[in-house]
Amino acid sequence: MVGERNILITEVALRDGSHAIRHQYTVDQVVAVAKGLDDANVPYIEVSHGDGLGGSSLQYGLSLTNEMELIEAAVSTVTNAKIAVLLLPGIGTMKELKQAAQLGVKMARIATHVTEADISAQHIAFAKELGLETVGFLMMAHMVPTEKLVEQAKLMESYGADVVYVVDSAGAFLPHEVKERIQALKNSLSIEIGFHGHNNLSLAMANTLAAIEEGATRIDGSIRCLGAGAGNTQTEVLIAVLNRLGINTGIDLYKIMDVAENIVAPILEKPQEITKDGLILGYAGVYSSFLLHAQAASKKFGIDSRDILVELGKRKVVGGQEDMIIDVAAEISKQKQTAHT
Ligand SMILES: CC[C@H](O)CC(=O)C(=O)O
Ligand SMILES: [Mn+2]
Repeated sequence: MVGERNILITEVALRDGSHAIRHQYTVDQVVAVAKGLDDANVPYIEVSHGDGLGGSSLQYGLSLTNEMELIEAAVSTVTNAKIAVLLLPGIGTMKELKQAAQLGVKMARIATHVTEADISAQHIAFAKELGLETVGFLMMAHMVPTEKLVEQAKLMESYGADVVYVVDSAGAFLPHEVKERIQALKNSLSIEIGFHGHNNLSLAMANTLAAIEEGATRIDGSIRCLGAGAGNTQTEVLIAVLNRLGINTGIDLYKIMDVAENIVAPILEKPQEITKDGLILGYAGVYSSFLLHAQAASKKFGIDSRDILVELGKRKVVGGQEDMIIDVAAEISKQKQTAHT
């Protein structure tokens, strides 16, 4: 590594990217990606089911491989990188967090809906007790005004979080909105601030740069964009852009480009792109991980997935309400049938 890192990147293709491949990672794939990222000097690599520890279920999608096997494989592959896990209280449990720590995980990211930071208190405290670097991850941050976000971030700080992230789960933020939020958090908190973007409105890079400009020092990226919805801020592109800006991530650009091209691209079922559904997620402010479920429901009920996603946006559904997707699809289908009789 050359010099001090200005920004610490957490690579999420082996966690958020799991949504995009319906949680079908194999041990060999995880080993190959983790090795490539470690060689490129990526500091943090997140490995878990897309919905975090314990996410493998009928509701969220069954994993092909037990996530503990994937975590163990990643930990034993890397030499310098730290392996991180995501945990949503209520989906994952302290037991799984402890198991992950025993396997050698070094960072825990405790994720809650942006208005529910209070449910993270015990999990943040427990992660700290386990000796883990601990991140509070405020999802669907676009749904609340800045003051509310600051209030919730302060709660996470008071529970002991080392970092708090603004998470644009729906890829709905515009750059000036990100700026306002990061600026307010910088003024109110003493811990580091992070940003996790989604590309549904093609703004993940712009939003990430806006966050960095306002002082965010922890940034998520996903190689080849691999993530829920239209995916995340593309790591290898971000490294190139930050190099041009003279911001040091410590990551080797050519090596990470090669991982993207030679290791991650062949894993993709199809290239990560902004489809009409991805675009609607950002436009309507719906959780990015709802995309594949909405597409499945659209096929099952023979209706347009955009109708489902727009209705979910109107109802302000949040993570954990995946069962609403089927309910909404069934309702729309019934309304359509009634209209035709
Ligand atoms: C369901 C967990 C979710 O995918 C976490 C995340 O990355 C986000 O909210 O963007
Ligand atoms: Mn995400």
